[in-house]
Amino acid sequence: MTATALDGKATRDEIFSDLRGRVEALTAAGRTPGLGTILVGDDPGSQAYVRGKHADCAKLGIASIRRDLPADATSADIDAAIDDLNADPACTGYIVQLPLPNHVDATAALERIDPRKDADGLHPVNLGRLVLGAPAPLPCTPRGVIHLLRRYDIPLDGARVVVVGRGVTIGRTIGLLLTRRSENATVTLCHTGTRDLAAEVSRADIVVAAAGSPHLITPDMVAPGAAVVDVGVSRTDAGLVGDVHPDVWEVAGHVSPNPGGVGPLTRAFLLVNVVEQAESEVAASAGAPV
Ligand SMILES: Nc1nc2c(c(=O)[nH]1)N[C@@H](CN(C=O)c1ccc(C(=O)N[C@@H](CCC(=O)O)C(=O)O)cc1)CN2
Repeated sequence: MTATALDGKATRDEIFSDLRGRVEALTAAGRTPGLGTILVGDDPGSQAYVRGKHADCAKLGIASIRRDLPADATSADIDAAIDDLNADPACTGYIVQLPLPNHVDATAALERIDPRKDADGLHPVNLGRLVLGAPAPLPCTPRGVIHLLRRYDIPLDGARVVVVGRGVTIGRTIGLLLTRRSENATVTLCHTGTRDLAAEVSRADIVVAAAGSPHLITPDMVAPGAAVVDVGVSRTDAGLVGDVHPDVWEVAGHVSPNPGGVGPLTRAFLLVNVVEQAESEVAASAGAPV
């Protein structure tokens, strides 16, 4: 058996063709959406991700605002860039590219973002709103994973989902989304303290691997026919390596390739969040309920 690929690029293209018309409508209404990024340092991965986000903006007619700071930028420098984007009317929403250098308090940086401009959905106010079930921008990678599973008709209602990894951009947040009534999945969050990872993963209908540990998920762990979403990325001498061993394709029913699976959707949903924010501002200024 060879698994069906969960094709993130084709799914991204569908999302972009929908966004194109929405951006045109916003521009016609005098409200061109704008994405801002704050990048600190010269990590090649982060630089490539930020470049990709601005290339996407150019394709869709979304305005781009970049603030690139050196690796030795102080917290005060980063605060100034955040304050600048909070005040910039051309910037609908923005992100602080993670990870930040070790000398910077990433939580303090995320807390300083105006929650109305939090395109990543990672501000504590927005995470709190998500817990409460109130409208909020949703974190991009979890949103992309759920969209991808739905596009391939993988049932979520009642599904046993095992998430591996507890990072803020996916592991900690995807459970909040998957356990909403609209998704109704049962989620187990595994991490380096999990006693028997193989036993947990083998019970899953859906595995979301987001540990950043090359080939952590091996075929013996995966139930035949399960859907396996490979989110983790490690840069090795052999190039980019995901969390899922290639032999998993022989056991699973669906697998997201890596690259070409979730990554393109992380980028796409960032722009969806920005466009949704611009649309809700237009609706609010027209007096409609948002
Ligand atoms: N503020 C944030 N920082 C980070 C996030 C995030 O969502 N918000 N996520 C990751 C990095 N990331 C976006 O920022 C990201 C990762 C991967 C991709 C992507 O398209 N990957 C491609 C392969 C790209 C390559 O060849 O290098 C793929 O999977 O096909 C986009 C965005 C951490 N930081």
